[in-house]
Amino acid sequence: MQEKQPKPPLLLLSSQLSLQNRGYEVTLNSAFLSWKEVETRQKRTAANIYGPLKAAGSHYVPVCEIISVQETEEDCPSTGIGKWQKVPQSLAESNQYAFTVSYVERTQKHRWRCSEVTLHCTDRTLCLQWVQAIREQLSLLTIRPKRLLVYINPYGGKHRGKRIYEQKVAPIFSRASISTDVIVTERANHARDHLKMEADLKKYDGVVCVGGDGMFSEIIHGLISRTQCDSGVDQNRADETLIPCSLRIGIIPAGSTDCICYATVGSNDPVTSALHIVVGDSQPMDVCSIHHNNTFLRYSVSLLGYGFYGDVLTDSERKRWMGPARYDISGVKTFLSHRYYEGTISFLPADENVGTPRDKLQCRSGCNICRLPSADKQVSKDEESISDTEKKGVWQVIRGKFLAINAACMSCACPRSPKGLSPAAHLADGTADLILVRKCSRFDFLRHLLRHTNKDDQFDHPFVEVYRVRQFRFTPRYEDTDSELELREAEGSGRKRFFSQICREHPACTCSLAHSSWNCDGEILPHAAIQVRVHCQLIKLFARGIEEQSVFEEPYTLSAI
Ligand SMILES: Nc1ncnc2c1ncn2[C@@H]1O[C@H](COP(=O)(O)OP(=O)(O)OP(=O)(O)O)[C@@H](O)[C@H]1O
Ligand SMILES: CCCCCCCCCCCCC/C=C/[C@@H](O)[C@H](CO)NC(C)=O
Ligand SMILES: [Ca+2]
Repeated sequence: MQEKQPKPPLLLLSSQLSLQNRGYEVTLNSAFLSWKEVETRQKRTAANIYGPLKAAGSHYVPVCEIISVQETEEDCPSTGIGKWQKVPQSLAESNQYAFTVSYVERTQKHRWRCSEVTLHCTDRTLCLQWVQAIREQLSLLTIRPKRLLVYINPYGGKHRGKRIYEQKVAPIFSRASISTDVIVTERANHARDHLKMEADLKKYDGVVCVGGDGMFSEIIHGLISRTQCDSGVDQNRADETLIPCSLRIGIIPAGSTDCICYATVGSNDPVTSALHIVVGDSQPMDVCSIHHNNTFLRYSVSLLGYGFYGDVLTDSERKRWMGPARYDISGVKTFLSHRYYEGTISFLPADENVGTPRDKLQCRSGCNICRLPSADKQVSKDEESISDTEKKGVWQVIRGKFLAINAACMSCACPRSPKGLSPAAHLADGTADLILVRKCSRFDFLRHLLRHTNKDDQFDHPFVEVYRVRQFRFTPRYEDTDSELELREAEGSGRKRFFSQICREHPACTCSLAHSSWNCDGEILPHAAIQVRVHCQLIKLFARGIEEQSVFEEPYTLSAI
């Protein structure tokens, strides 16, 4: 059978316009806007005098990466961003009509910038024809959001959320004609509660949070709970199939770690994130639900860490005033304390078709593993939707003394750990990577931790095991008493605990406290015994996953067009 050829893009408009006093052949088709310089007769050399007009300096912008188009008035600011347009004198006379196209330009380290080109026309009708033709193409891009609900945490990271939004993001949204309702939060959980109980979600095409991982966590808790509540699904049932959220979520990074933004976009740059929202990207993401005795506790999308990362977080919460540096101070302190915890981990391994945590291949934009039909990935109480291997799935059990138990639903890449805690984990494959670091010497543990920050394989140690799982449970060796739980809860809210109080309750605990807390996406979860299940693609982000480097390096070539 003959393969179906893709339809060539439809030519919509083509004119000779001028740009910086030079003639350009400008073309708009259904896929690209392009402009290429046309050599003038004066510039021709004797060698090519009878040849065709040669095109040089070609530029191609995919229509889906155009942000806006505006008629440019002379001696007026060309855009809402405050740059003044200089029109050369000769052009001002012959080409006084112009329009400006703003579009996405890729720079290094996965950052996007808003670039613009101003093209001059000899008559106004032609100028308006161009503006209209480009706007018509943009209006066909129905995946772009038109109305957004924005929550700003003024206290995240270095307390710059409000300024970042006003100075870097709002001008881009307004240029792209996106209207917004902005709420500056007044307390922790303000955004979560508003989304869960008050917000009129039908009015919006997406929700945006300005802040860090903690703020993102508030947004997903609000949205997921609201979606389940509206559909009559009980979150307290650990075996319940959850309903995916329909609204996409945008993250404007303004936190301390910004791990979710970094791992889904490739950078923690507010302008890049704003542009991914404007072009209407969509990246599905897995979410873990965490239960304790059939009571719902929390959701997690990045790191769920017991032991080392739980203790780092508990200590760092008392140092919030230090800003992002708190994690480094608490990291060193926790490392020196070298506490280990005893318990049992049981887990349900994932099928082999989703790869393994030791794969060299990483989850990137358009990832094939994340695109596998979701019926193969989803664990559901409904037998029919469970794949054959899954039906045969056998729970495995591991007992021991652990310095750290980490579950990463995605790579957890962040500026501190550019490849992440589990570099081969996938954003949307319905699995998490379970990393067990057994008790070892301080020196060995340091070697393992340092590998989070470089290219070496952090799993290549005899005291580290890693499994790709769909569900897991952890039971600490010593039962959690209500009073100890209360103490850890108090710690989570910033009150100090007394070492002696804990150890009196645990005579068997000779060298350290019996329990750690879970670090759940940067929030403290005081319960030690938990049940975790990955829900495949429960939420969607305004992102596209990390683009392959080649997209940045190679400009669009003619063959691609
Ligand atoms: N107005 C507010 N006052 C106090 N706390 C708030 C407010 N709004 C949100 N929060 C809480 O602040 C906490 C931290 O916020 P955020 O995640 O934005 O920054 P961060 O902790 O510095 O960064 P990261 O989570 O990336 O490490 C969140 O748990 C959130 O619930
Ligand atoms: C003594 C040397 C210690 C070096 C350790 C460096 C490793 C850094 C790896 C950080 C990975 C963080 C994963 C992301 C977790 C987020 O969910 C959370 C909330 O923002 N952040 C933290 C730090 O818990
Ligand atoms: Ca995953």
